[in-house]
Amino acid sequence: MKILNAAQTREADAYTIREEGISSTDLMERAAKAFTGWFENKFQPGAEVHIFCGPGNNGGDGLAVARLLHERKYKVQPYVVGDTSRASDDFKVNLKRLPPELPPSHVEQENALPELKGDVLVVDALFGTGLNRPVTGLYGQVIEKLNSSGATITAIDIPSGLFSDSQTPEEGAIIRATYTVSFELPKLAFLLPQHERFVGSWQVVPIGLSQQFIAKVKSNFYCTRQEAIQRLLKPRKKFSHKGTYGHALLLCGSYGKMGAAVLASRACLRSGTGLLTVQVPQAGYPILQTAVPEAMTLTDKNRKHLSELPPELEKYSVVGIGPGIGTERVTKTAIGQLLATSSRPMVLDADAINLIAASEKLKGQLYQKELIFTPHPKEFERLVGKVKNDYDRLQHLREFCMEYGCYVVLKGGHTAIGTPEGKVYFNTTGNPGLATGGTGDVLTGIITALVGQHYTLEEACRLGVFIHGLAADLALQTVGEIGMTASDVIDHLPKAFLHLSQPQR
Ligand SMILES: NC(=O)C1=CN([C@@H]2O[C@H](COP(=O)(O)OP(=O)(O)OC[C@H]3O[C@@H](n4cnc5c(N)ncnc54)[C@H](OP(=O)(O)O)[C@@H]3O)[C@@H](O)[C@H]2O)[C@@H](O)CC1
Ligand SMILES: Nc1ncnc2c1ncn2[C@@H]1O[C@H](COP(=O)(O)OP(=O)(O)O)[C@@H](O)[C@H]1O
Ligand SMILES: [K+]
Repeated sequence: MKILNAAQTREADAYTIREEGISSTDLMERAAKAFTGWFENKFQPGAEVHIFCGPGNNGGDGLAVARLLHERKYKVQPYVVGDTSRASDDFKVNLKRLPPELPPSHVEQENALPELKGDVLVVDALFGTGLNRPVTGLYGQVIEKLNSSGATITAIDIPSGLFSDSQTPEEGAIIRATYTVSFELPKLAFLLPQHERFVGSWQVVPIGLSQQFIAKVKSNFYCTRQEAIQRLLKPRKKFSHKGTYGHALLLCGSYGKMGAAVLASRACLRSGTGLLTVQVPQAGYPILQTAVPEAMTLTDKNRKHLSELPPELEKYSVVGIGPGIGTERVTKTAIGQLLATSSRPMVLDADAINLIAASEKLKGQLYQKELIFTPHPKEFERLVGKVKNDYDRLQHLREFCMEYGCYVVLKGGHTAIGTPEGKVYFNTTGNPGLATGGTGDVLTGIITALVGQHYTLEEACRLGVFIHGLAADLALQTVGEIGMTASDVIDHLPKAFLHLSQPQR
């Protein structure tokens, strides 16, 4: 699913109106109906709903929603905020359509606002994608008052005051919504952690914007949908054998962190690898052989840390390195040798990333290779330097991927996958149960297995991140978020692959 910026969203509205012969008022009615449908599923009729409308089409949506919710027996009070003498045409149409028994309150100064109790519902229709400067003055005061009321706020299209695709200036007031119901496509702002407290839980409802326009408009940002991932999944062939599905090599673990090697190995095996060899420091031999009998285990000459590469590196189809390896000098040397000698695709995680980040020499060895990095935000900052905010982080992500021609899986609540072309795919599965040690090691195992099975690097990243989150979502049903461990995620990988390979009802 493509993510459009504010200007493109306005163009999509205008194109739909022009090419599909629908009036802008009718498109607004569709939007209002879609919002109302969501609202009815969430809140019971009879509830007290205060709807705050600004001067543009977002306010127009609010007025149409007021009428529709009134018809559906909610106790509605619409408010028209500020000077609406230059209000948009569709705002005016919808103001006129309010029935006589639903007169709007005009709010021209802050003290005209009623004291709202915490148990009422608020609909925020002050500003949408037409916001063109930070919100201050009367609108800012109204936003602050609504935020401090304790009411449950549902934002139409986007929380008012939040810029949809760039950093909102400090001085601007922003609605802190519990729910945001947006039209047709998610906004970039929703996917960034810094906006969680404004956006709350978000949902997209379709309003029939032109798919033709959406298909041809250019964007660097995408949200991954399950249908797209299902198309990537390759069924196993009847006469295939273990050689068909790659021989993965994992270089993981150190004294005290052998669990990372076990987790990555088990996840790799649960993600369909044909064969798996794991090289661990000597101290890890009995652990690996006992915990993961399906894997072949090689031992390093060093007892506690990785210090060398296995022989015949080229016989492996992919190398995954990093989980639990530590940052010893001998390990850094081994990574240098790996980058210098292996022509195989590599998945680099955790301390492999930290070691590379700290060495200009190793960074110089990253060019013209098939590489996937899987950093969490701290590891990413070690690679690229301190970032100013979430938009700056995305810009660094794109630049790093384009510079080195590599893929970066920037992990988080909506993991962002950067590609060498400068595209970014946001993942949509997963839950906070994943915020626990070892789940990143699991992801490394999954992606390594997929690359070994000849998925392209881009496919392996997108499918791997999606299935990792899906396994956690399935685990949710039995273990919940708080009790979830990395092992639970591994245990639910088979179900997640099954779920993806079956047609959805
Ligand atoms: N037919 C369609 O297109 C559809 C559109 N839809 C809906 O329309 C929304 C977009 O509507 P929109 O483009 O009218 O912009 P909107 O966000 O309401 O605000 C613009 C107004 O605000 C003003 N203003 C801006 N910033 C300000 C500030 N900081 N402080 C104070 N004022 C400020 C600006 O005035 P000015 O810049 O002239 O001062 C102007 O009057 C979209 O999010 C969706 O909800 C859906 O119904 C689907 C069909
Ligand atoms: N709040 C969250 N919602 C969804 N996924 C999350 C959340 N927090 C963490 N994750 C996921 O959990 C994994 C954590 O990886 P990482 O930080 O490397 O853990 P570790 O190093 O302990 O294995 C990543 O895949 C990340 O996307
Ligand atoms: K809004």
